[in-house]
Amino acid sequence: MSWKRDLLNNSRDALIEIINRTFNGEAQKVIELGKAYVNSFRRGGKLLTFGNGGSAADAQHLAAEFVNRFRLDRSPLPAIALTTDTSVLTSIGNDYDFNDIFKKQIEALTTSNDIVLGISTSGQSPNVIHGLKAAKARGAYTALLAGAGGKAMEDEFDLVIAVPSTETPRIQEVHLFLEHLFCDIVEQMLFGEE
Ligand SMILES: O=C(CO)[C@@H](O)[C@H](O)[C@H](O)[C@H](O)COP(=O)(O)O
Ligand SMILES: [Zn+2]
Repeated sequence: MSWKRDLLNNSRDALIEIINRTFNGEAQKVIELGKAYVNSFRRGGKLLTFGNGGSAADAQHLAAEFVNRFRLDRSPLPAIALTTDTSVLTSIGNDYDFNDIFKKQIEALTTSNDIVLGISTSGQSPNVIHGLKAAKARGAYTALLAGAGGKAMEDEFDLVIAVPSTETPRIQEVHLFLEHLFCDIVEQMLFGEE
């Protein structure tokens, strides 16, 4: 029994500690991310977002919040998750390379008005990094939401938010918190009261 209680308590303590450390540093950058989306939207741009595994789910979750709604009843906002079209994903992975699954979609869809958000807990997944580099080459605003490993990418992209942890599940939990803050900021900036 005691290892189960320890697991719960240790996981809770670790999450609280990481959220607090994120808030004493990186979390403020989510405001920059919100402003970047609003700037992009006002120029006719859109959000393109992607990641692997749990972060693929995050990308889809974010796109749904934008396209449908978050808190407010408001007009739809443009956002696409590049993790959903199995024909596109399997054909690129099969004919070329799994590391190109986001890169080729970015090359097909991105304009310089867009904001492109890669999500990777390691901050190192080649398909995510290649996708972001392709977006940068097209002049889009590039952001990486990562764990501590993302720090190494700080010079590569416009914005890197690196949750200070190397533990994938805890990083993912903080990512979802930051993603929801991102939605709140965008909705308030575009549709909130003055
Ligand atoms: O959800 C989890 C673990 O919590 C996994 O599915 C996890 O997302 C996958 O292992 C990913 O491939 C990890 O990739 P990344 O976050 O390092 O880019
Ligand atoms: Zn997970």
